[in-house]
Amino acid sequence: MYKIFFRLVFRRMDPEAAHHLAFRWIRLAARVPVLRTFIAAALAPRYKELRTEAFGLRMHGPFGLAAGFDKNAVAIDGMSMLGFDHVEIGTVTGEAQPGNPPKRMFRLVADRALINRMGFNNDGSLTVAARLATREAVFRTVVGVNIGKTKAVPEAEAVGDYVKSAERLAPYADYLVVNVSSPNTPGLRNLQAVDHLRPLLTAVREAADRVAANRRVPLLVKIAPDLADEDVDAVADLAVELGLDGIIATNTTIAREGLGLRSDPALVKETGGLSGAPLKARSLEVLRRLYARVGDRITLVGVGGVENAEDAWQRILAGATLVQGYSAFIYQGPFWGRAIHKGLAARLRTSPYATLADAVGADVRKTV
Ligand SMILES: Cc1cc2nc3c(=O)[nH]c(=O)nc-3n(C[C@H](O)[C@H](O)[C@H](O)COP(=O)(O)O)c2cc1C
Repeated sequence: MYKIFFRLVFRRMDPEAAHHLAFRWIRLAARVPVLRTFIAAALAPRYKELRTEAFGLRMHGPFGLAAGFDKNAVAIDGMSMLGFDHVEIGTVTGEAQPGNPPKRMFRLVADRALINRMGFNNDGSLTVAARLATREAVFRTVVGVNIGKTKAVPEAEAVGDYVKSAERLAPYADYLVVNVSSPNTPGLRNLQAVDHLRPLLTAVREAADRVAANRRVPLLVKIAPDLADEDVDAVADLAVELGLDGIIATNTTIAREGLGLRSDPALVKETGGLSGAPLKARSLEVLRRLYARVGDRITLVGVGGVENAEDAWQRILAGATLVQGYSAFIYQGPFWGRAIHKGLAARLRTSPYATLADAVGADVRKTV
């Protein structure tokens, strides 16, 4: 049904306008108690066997919403109502900023993909922190806070900008993510080089410890699929060295591989990060590589091209404790979360593994 609706309504609209409309509906529905209870019961069923623990946090299941959808933390309950077991808000930057001028989001429908160059449009760390501080949560959802650099801040002062966000947001974050992998802020991805990443992660860790006094906020880093394999290894080694809690693999790609011939070449040429189905193979490959390197010492989060329960299961076997998605939600709509959970529970039941945790990394352990 959603597919027909998508074809008749959303597909004819500008992608960002369609996003805002859908987002408004989700927020409205989440505000009406009877409606949200009904929707959550239908779309967010709980499966005992999918209960998950990651970096000390308990969740109903492993599947969550990737960063970028709810940049300003305005729809956490709405997304939880649709079956996402954790919601990563952001990217939030030190200062509020408008992002790149529209048009900045493009659909490659034939490839089940998106290209975006949003450029971290967000309300800024002060406003988002105030919003989180006064939020009255309806559903018990794990909330990750993803932080990035304000565009106007020079690269040399990046650490200070991240620290500002961490100080303001860590008290309200179940986990904190340092995003150094979006392709739409000039120079940002240079921060993935270990020489830059070490002082950045150390400073953010210290900031989080300063402000969240009685609690150690789990700290993760989100990396790009375009890193060379050796650089993936270097980040993995650094994460172990610094005692990081997790790595999220991956963000969008600047490559244009994996696309069929049916998408409009003019759209394919748009500048920005490509997400969705064409990203699947490389994201999975990076995840496997990370797991082979860090094993169970660091929690891995698999994201990029996850479209169905089988994809999510493959991420788990490749080493992911948590799985996230974004682009397929646009194409598959509100029943997507439910389908993933149902399929994952079925997959686990017919697998040789007693628990989901036993399945994490099983494919990689077999080959090393
Ligand atoms: C429109 C759009 C905006 C995004 N914004 C962010 C962001 O602000 N921060 C971030 O870390 N990732 C962002 N992402 C990347 C996603 O979180 C995810 O890593 C990527 O899209 C791959 O997953 P997918 O193939 O399931 O979409 C964005 C993705 C899209 C499509």
